[in-house]
Amino acid sequence: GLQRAPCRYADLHPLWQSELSVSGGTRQSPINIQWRDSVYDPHLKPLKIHYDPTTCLYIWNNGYSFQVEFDDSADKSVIMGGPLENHYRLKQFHFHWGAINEWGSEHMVDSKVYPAELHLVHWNPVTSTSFEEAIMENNGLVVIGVFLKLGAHHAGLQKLVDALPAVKHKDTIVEFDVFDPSCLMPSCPDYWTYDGSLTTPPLTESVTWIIKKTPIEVDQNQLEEFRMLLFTSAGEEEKRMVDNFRPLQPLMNRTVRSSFR
Ligand SMILES: NS(=O)(=O)c1ccc(C(=O)N2CCCN(Cc3ccccc3)CC2)cc1
Ligand SMILES: [Zn+2]
Repeated sequence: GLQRAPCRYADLHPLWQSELSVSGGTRQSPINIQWRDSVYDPHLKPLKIHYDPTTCLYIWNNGYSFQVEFDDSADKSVIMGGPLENHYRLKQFHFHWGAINEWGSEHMVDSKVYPAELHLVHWNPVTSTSFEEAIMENNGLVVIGVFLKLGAHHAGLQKLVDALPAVKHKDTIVEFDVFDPSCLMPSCPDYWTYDGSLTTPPLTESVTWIIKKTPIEVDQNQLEEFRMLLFTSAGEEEKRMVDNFRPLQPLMNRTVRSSFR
């Protein structure tokens, strides 16, 4: 199949000049999920998701993705169940994508790459007092990964896409009042889960990953709108925001569990 895009962080984005991998990291992300090596765990519960659309605050371009931030001052938008011992609060969601449809996702399934990947980022309010603190905690974070594939127009995503021209440049922000990210979830409950890390600096090994098996479908125009964003601030030489994914990391001594046979 197609070779994966060369990792272009180094020449595209200062954040990645170092592409520092946590020295001696043993649980880095993303990984290639080999379906046959994953182990069905009958003790995994269904994931329970309760997002309150009014906790949605704003969208902004942070210079490596566009991100939708949520009010995480109370247990209003939470997930629980699945592999989790308690509830986690939604803090933000963002995407990773490629310059063309042949690559873009961070995780892979049996070496299959998707054109984009959604990350819904949650933190543990039981063991941490803030998101920033949870980033440094072992299993302080839970990130749900959802693959995007080219297909039908996604009506729920379109509300987000319509706001992107307002956050074209790095460090621009636009109010985004009511949005329910549940509309971006596939209806299929199946997922894989493994212990990993942030895929951007500080790359801390604090993430329980939950990767949904079934992708959601978005259309070509919607993907192309992602690719109109810029890594660069207004007034700088324009650099299109594309290929903002981290290269695959070694599985090392980890087992990926599946919630399905
Ligand atoms: N792709 S992901 O693994 O799902 C993911 C999840 C959460 C975050 C995230 O919100 N933060 C905290 C704040 C911002 N920092 C910026 C920064 C911090 C230190 C040195 C360089 C850059 C990034 C990490 C990033 C990526
Ligand atoms: Zn991410």
